[in-house]
Order: sequence, then structure tokens, then C-alpha cells
Amino acid sequence: MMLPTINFTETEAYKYLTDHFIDINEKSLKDLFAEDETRFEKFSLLFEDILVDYSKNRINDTTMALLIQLARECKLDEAIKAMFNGDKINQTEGRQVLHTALRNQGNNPVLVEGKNVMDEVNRVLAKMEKFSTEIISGSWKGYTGKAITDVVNIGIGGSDLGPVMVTEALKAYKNHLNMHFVSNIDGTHIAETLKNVDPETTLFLIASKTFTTQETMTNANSAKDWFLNSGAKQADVAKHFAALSTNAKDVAAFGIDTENMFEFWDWVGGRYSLWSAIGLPIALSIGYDNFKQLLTGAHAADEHFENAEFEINVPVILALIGIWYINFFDAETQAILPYDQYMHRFAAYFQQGDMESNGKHVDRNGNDVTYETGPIIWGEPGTNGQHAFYQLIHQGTRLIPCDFIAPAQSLNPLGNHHPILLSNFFAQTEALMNGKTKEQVTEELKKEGKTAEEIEKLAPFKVFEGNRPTNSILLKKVTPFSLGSLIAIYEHKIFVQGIIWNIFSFDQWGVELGKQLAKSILPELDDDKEVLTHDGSTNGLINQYKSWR
Ligand SMILES: O=P(O)(O)OC[C@H]1O[C@](O)(CO)[C@@H](O)[C@@H]1O
Repeated sequence: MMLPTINFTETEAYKYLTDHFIDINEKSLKDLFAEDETRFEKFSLLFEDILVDYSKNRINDTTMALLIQLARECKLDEAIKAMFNGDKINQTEGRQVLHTALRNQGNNPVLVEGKNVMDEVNRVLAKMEKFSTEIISGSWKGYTGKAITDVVNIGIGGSDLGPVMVTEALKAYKNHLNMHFVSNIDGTHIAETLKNVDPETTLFLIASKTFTTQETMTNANSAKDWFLNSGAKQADVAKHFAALSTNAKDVAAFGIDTENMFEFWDWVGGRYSLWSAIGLPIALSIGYDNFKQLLTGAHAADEHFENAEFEINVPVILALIGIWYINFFDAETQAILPYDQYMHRFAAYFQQGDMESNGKHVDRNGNDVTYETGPIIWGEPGTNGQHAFYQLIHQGTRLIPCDFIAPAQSLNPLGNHHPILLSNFFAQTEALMNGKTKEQVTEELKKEGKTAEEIEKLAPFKVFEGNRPTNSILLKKVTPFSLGSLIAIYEHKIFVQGIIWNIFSFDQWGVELGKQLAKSILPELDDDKEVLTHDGSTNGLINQYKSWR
């Protein structure tokens, strides 16, 4: 089935929402809570050990009913079925979108061109299990007979961000292997990493779906040169290099034994690939059983997404609330704020996940859209963010919807750190909602002994308008299972928004132009001749670089 091609601004629901927005825009969150005592029960969902409280949003029953009507009018149900069925919904690349098959722990058949892909998926998983067990146990020996101590993953974008984010988020479950991730083409990244590892005990994972990405192949060649220059022979490469890729031909040409190749398939998008062989560094870092738990948690979220009614469907609700802010309140960004140090790369991970997926201005009919699409995603862990950019969230001129995420149980229950952390997590969303009135400010200043004149002068700066919306996502604990669920929830949220905006979420043509131009500029940097082939600025920059290098 082709995806529906409905312009959501032409639906009945959109028209009603436009009128309804005028009513809601006049109400404060405080009013909405005062109007409805059951708001928390009504606007929160419990999925496994994850509580999603969306009650501190500028919504009421009518808003949610209309947003759900919008999803129905946009035929979201058909689109969900099409994705799970393995229809070629990545139409501009002619591919299926089946990252869900990678974590299909129920093992029911998933057909691609009439063939059940679960056999292949399970074959690669079994190979990952065997390999990671051998490396972790030390039974796999390097070329001088020593066990592996360090793993260097070389990849970029989806072949880096997922494994980095998850290995960091699950560091508490980690074994003795030292994990390193090299992504940047800047030679500093690989050079600094190689300073800390020993060729006799290091395993390099060359992670690239295409196995042609300039950054990854350059870093991989530098790693191989370093390895061979350290005394190892070509035949030793097999003990120290493995590839995670869809491109067997180029893997073999690079000199990696295809025995050491962990395969995945073109129906897995790069930014959705941590569940595939790209997840091998995760399995190495936390052990295969924990990796499997990550898949199981994601699978639980997949089943929920596929089967739950929209009214209680976590990714659907989060997506619709996002659309409400982006398309009606003109919000430009979405902050993701984990109150968990281990999750410090979570927002960075979804910068790619969301912005590469929904950063599109052409709809599925090939026309320019007349509305906003994907938001700018950003965020840092709390409470660091509080001491950096929260001022703007509280008192700036922009509306910034925020997702606050926190675990109820700490993986490092040290003194009263966790209650302090969580008190900040609770306080921030309360403060963003309630703000501080002029009366409250006046009262406080009076207590400080300020005069009436001083109070009058100071009060405007100290008043917080409040009414700033947040979601609170409270996890019982960060485990491989709960993290897997949470990532899948965000993935599906992106999918839902893409369907409603009528855009293709699984291609990324926009990143190609810069890559092409870089390739054409590279030979121009070979000599010291003046470059005149570009615009004035680009010529000027290149020529100044040539004179300084
Ligand atoms: O895994 P590969 O093929 O090296 O690609 C890396 C990344 O490059 C991109 O194509 C964007 O530049 C991403 O979509 C992808 O995750």
C-alpha cells in the first residue's frame, strides 16, 4: 500500500482545531487544572514501567478528541499497518521500513518480497551473540594471543549515535570492555582514541550501512594503517576488524573477512539501525542478554503502538501534542531534558532521529508544504540545563514544549542525590506551569524588607507568566528493557508526525548536497593554485585557507 496523501490542513478536524485554538489560547494551565480535578488521571498513561503525564499541556478533552479525529482523518491507522506489514512506505527510495522486525521478539513472520526476513534477522542475532560472548569471555584472542580489552566503533550518524547513546545510558550494566567511538573526520578524533589503545588487544568495528561514507572509510583506513604499522600483518586483520554493514562487496574489498561481517538490510534506515548489527557495540558493552532485553522492551512498545487505541497510545498522544504546538502555537523547537546523567546523549540521538526524518518541506504529493513540519530538537540533562538555558524556557519570548524524563530509582543511590535531582525534576514542570504572579512576587519582596517603590521597580522582572507546557516521563528505572521501550516510543512519535504532515520520514536527500560539494572541493585543495570556480565567499575562504596552511 502507498501511504495516504492527505493535506491535514484540509481536514474537518483541522478546521475545528483552528477555532478551538482561540479558546484554549486564552486559558492558562492553572485554569485548566482548576476546571478539572481529574486532569492527571485523564491525561496520563502507564505503559509497562513508564508513566507519561501529559496533563501539563495546553489541552482539554476537546483538544484531544479533535487531535485524535485529525489522526483518523489522516488515515494514521492504515499507515501504521503499512509500516508493520512491510509495505514500501519509504517510497522515494523504494524500500520497506522494518526496524520493527529487528526487535520482533514474538517472531511472527515479516515478509519482504514474499520472503520471511525473521530467519535472516535471527541468524545475524545468533552470530552477534556468539561473537560478543567470545570477546567478553576472552576466548577470542588477538594476533599475539591476548584477549580483547578495548573496542573502537568507527561510524557516523546512525552508525554511531545510537550505540553511543545506549552504551552511555546503560553504562551501569557494563562489563570490563573499554568502549570507544570514533565518528568525526577530524583526525583528532581517531588520533586521540588510538593514543589510549593497544593494537594487540583492540577490536575495531567498522560500522557503516553503505560502507562508502567518507568519514567512516577514512577513519577505518587510518585505523588499519595504524594497526599494520604497529607490527601486525594483513592476515592479523581478521582477529581485530569486523564490519557492520549491508554492503558485503565493499567490506571484502576493504580486507575484512566476510566471516567477520555482521549484516543488515536496506529496509533498516540508518537512524533506526541500533537494533540491527549496528547494535553490536551495545551487545559487547552490556552483554548479549541485556541487548536482547533492549530489543524486547522496544518490541513491547511496538505492540502497544500497533494495537492500542489512539486515545491510550503513547507515541500517538505525544505526536499529536507536538503537532498542536508546532502547527497551532507556532512552536519551533522541542526540548528533551533527561534527569539522568547516563542519558546525556538522548537528545543528541533524537536530533538525528527526528530532524533527519521530519526535516522536510515537500509533501508526499511532491508539493511544497504550506505548514511547519519537524521541530528543532535539543536538550541537555537536568540539572545542568537548569543552570544554562532554562532562563529562556521560563521567561523568554518563545514557547518551548519540553519533555522531562526521569527514573524513579537511581542506579547510583548515593546519599540524598536522587531525591534532590527528582525534586528539581518535579519543581521545574510545576514552575513552568504555574509561574509566579505579581502578588506572590510582592509578598516575597516585602518579606525581604524592600520598600513599596523598590517592589514596584523590581516586580516586573521577577514575575513568571508560567503557562509553559511540559510532558513528564517517569520511568521506574533505566533498564535495557525500559530504555528500549522509550526509544521505540520516540521513534513512533516521529512516524506519526510524518504521516500527519504528509511527508516522507525515511529518506534524507537533504544531507547529500553538502557531501557532493565536499567531494568536488577536495581535489581543489591538492595544490596551491588560486581557486576561482565558486562564489566570491567560498573562493575567498578556500584561498585564505591555502595561504595559511
Ligand atoms: O551508515 P552509513 O552508510 O555510513 O551512513 C551514516 C549516516 O549518514 C547519513 O546517510 C546522513 O549523512 C545517515 O542517514 C546515516 O546514519
